Amino acid sequence: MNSFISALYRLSIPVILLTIALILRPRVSQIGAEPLTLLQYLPYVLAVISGLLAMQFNRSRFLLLAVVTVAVYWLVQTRLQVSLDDVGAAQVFNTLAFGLPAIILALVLFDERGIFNPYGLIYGVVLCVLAWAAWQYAELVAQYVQQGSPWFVLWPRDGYVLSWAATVLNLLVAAVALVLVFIRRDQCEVALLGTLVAVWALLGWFYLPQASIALFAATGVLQIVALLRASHAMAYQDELTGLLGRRALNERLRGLGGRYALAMVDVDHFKKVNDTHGHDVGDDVLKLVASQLSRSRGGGTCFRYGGEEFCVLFPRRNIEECLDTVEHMREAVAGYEITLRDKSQRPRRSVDGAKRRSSKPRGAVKVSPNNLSVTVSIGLAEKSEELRSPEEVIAAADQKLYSAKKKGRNRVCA
Ligand SMILES: Nc1nc2c(ncn2[C@@H]2O[C@H](COP(=O)(O)OP(=O)(O)OP(=O)(O)O)[C@@H](O)[C@H]2O)c(=O)[nH]1
Repeated sequence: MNSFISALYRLSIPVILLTIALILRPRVSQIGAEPLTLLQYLPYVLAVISGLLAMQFNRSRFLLLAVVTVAVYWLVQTRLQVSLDDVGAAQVFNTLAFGLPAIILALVLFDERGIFNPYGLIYGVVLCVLAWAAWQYAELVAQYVQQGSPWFVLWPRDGYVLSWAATVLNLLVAAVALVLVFIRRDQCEVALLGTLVAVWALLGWFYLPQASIALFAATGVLQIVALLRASHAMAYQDELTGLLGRRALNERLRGLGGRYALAMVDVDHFKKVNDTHGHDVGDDVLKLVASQLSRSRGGGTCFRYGGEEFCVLFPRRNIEECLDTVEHMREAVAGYEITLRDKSQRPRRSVDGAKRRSSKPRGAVKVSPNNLSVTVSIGLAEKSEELRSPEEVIAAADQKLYSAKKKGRNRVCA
């Protein structure tokens, strides 16, 4: 899936969950005292589930987010059930108003490095320091309010409780998290953004009855869904290229009833790329090949088969119907140049880059001082009377790939 569309899809999950929470909120008050008491425990239960899953998958940011969510919910339930005219309640309110965005920003910026190592501890300590700083800052805020600063007063306008200063901070952190949702493929940014927006909404419209139960239940579900999606991605997606991996291919093939064609794609002389330019450049080349293969329109789904080998699956197609697409893929890879290190050599306009690429002769690995391009060999096979099982089709495509290599590489054999 295109990465922009997949980011929009990821974003749709918190939007749907928070909308449902806000729609269901008025009903929470109607459900009677006893069930309501039980329902108050729901956000705790969800946070415990999310924390346990995070530990199981060794995801420190998710675990810390679950702990922070529980702490915020507990504070709301135990310290903020009184008027904000109370000095103690106002300080807790402002601690949450400034502390939560600061903590979410830190979690957004942290790299995921697992839980059971020094980083897990350092991250935890950083969050504690931020919470303590927010508590101290809330005392300062009380002084600013006494001095009449319009930026820090609560109820800056009718119906909206959060001060403008806290609103701006929330807005900035939400903007950073939103940008990272589009840049990174991780699910955690979406959970962080959703939690930030939920607490922002809660504090902003603080006197809406039962908003905390509804919104915190929604963030609990959001965190669990994001964790499950992250673990699904770990199992099915190749981390380097973002393509689906071999396990996903095998499942897709088993589910295909009718005809299909399959292309095995292998980067030519890839060992030479690694040996000459290093493993990091080799990784960049694999990412580039993956993006060129998956960009091609023609009904194929691209998988990373392993190492420098990819597989493109064309459901409901035969070899003839996908030959042009596969040829296009080969040309797209061969026509693309990676610029190495010296960025001053990059063409200024994309038109110049395209011109430079189209004037380049075809062949295998080409290296100029600053540019590198690679080619791929492709073997094509289709399901038929003779090739019934997926294993047989893959073996036949592999055989054709071998022929393409033997015939000089940078070609398609079917
Ligand atoms: N950078 C990088 N290299 C990888 C990865 N996976 C496999 N490789 C390397 O890919 C190379 C594959 O080389 P070979 O199988 O000898 O084939 P080749 O050099 O591509 O030559 P031909 O296939 O005959 O054209 C090996 O050097 C592997 O170490 C990876 O994820 N990243």
